[in-house]
Amino acid sequence: MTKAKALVITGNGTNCEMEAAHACRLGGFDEARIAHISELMSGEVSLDDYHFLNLTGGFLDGDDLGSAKAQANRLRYAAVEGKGELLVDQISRFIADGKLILGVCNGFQLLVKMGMLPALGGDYLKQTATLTYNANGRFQDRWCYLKCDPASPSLYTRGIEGGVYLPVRHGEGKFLVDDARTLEAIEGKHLSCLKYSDKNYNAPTMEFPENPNGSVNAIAGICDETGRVMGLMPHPEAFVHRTQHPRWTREELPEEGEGLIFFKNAAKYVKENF
Ligand SMILES: NC(=O)CC[C@H](N)C(=O)O
Repeated sequence: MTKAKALVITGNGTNCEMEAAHACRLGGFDEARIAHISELMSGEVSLDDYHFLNLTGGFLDGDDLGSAKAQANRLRYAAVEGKGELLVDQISRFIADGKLILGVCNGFQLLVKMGMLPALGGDYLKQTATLTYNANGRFQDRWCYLKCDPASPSLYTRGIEGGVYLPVRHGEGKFLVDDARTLEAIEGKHLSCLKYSDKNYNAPTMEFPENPNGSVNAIAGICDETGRVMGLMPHPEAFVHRTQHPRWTREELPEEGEGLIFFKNAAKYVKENF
């Protein structure tokens, strides 16, 4: 059987690469390699050798120009040394080959600003949405209830009943789209797989603090039409064990944290399809 291989990109200000790699291994990946972005640009590491690309959280380029904006340009226009191709060509090939990309927080901001999400009609290089300053203008560090759309094509959220409880920590998490048609398409195709909600996962909410940033339609995470590319502001890699839960000393909780399902689903998909 193929070895399931995950790649986690670091450098220029990411800060969740260790947790992401750990979550990949716990979720069932045989290998989780942390690579500096310069290793991709120099051609030392190639996306072609991996199945699952993790774009993690952090403060890429110090959030200058807006979170992940500088890295989005870097990834779109940087060449791979000696290979006669752009890094973005490797990324496009990665998607065309049926592989998986998960962007968390700063990684979600990066995917959206590159145009890789929502990628309506399969156009992965056209930006139609953004993530900007939280509605109340403050950095938010709190736990959120996320209602899951069972009709979403996202492979990462398969099997989630109701929703998941995960932490957010961001200053620029407010999801916005360029026009009403984009939002209509996102909702119509069930790409908005996770929404901030009340604690019983009854309904999406625009109320603070349940919705920490004022995202349009309470959107916390979206996927592309294939369900293989997904981004979300909350951090699934930060809740893979019960001791990471804020009330673990006072509540009876299962051993496994609720965020691990994202990585288990990814590993399962890779093992079944490669
Ligand atoms: N945790 C993160 O990845 C934060 C992303 C970004 N720096 C923000 O504050 O919005």
